[in-house]
Amino acid sequence: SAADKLTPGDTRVKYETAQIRGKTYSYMLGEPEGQPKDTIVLVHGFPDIGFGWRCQIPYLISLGLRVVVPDMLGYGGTDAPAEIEPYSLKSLSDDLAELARKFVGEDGQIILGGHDWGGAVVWRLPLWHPKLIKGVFSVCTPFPPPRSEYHDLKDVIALGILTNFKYQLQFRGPETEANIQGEEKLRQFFTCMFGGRTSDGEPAFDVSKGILFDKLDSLKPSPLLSKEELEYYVKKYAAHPAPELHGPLNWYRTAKLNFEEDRPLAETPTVLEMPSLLVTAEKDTALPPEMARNMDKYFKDLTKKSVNASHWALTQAGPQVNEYIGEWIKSSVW
Ligand SMILES: O=C(NCCCc1ccccc1)N[C@H]1CC[C@H](OCc2c(F)cccc2F)CC1
Repeated sequence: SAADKLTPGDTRVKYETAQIRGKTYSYMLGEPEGQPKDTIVLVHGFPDIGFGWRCQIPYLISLGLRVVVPDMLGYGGTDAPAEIEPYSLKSLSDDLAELARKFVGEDGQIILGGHDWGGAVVWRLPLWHPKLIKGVFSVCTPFPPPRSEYHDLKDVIALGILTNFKYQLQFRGPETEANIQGEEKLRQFFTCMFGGRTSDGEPAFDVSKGILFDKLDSLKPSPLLSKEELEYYVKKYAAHPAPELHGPLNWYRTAKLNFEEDRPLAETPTVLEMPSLLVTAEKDTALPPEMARNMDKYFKDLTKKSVNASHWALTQAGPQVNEYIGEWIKSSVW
């Protein structure tokens, strides 16, 4: 049932690794009874791991899908190169295309889903590998149209635009990975990012400020993570050498690279032909639903839904998210 979710180390999925374009990727593999109807690849965001899709995996297997859920570059059991280039949206798309083809072959297709930064990846991958994608969906993240001019985020925010992205100026800088090292700080970091508050109800993360590091050691547990789930996240991140967040935060250092790689895409009108689904989260402070208001012109077949949840909609509104994905697969993809 949709309310069913994977537990840490759950034996309903296999834990595999693959060599992908010179990097070791670790992924969960869920196989349905009998011949899979399709293969679906799920792409997590920041700060997450494949386990972030725990509420969706059992449900998608029950639809007869083979489910492939990688720890993305920099995360969990996957390599975390120190340089920035491997984290560009095009490089990540090429990694995922190679991983997908291990299951569906050179001429096969996958259904592709992403959340958060994974949503930014899934909106670019079909532009680089259109034949591979049978259907694509994103939870929270709208389609970022390729731009023909580069504007640094700092300048955009100084104009009072995209102030909901201001935390990214902190994340792309040195202080976050410098301040969050070791298991105890990682524990406080996840509690903070997953909505934990101090005893007087104050959050320690605000999209228009960033992480308030001095509040981290006075947070109460986040209602969104059980103790076991929190410890699983901590152990997965602690497996990387300090600074454990360097790889994950490199995703925030790729804006110029992504702009350069997007250039050829910006020269021609971009239209995604395959069935597409966007599920927005009404209380997502980083990615509010209105960011998707101009999206339709880039799609031939776009379905838009919304859930009453925070950024962590995959777990907070698991059954509703699953219903929208299932409905969309049955009506638009199949
Ligand atoms: O930073 C992210 N997640 C961490 C914060 C999670 C959180 C939010 C709220 C409360 C607690 C925790 N996500 C990124 C994902 C990629 C996005 O950039 C690409 C992009 C554009 F630049 C413009 C338009 C759409 C578009 F997708 C920028 C946000």
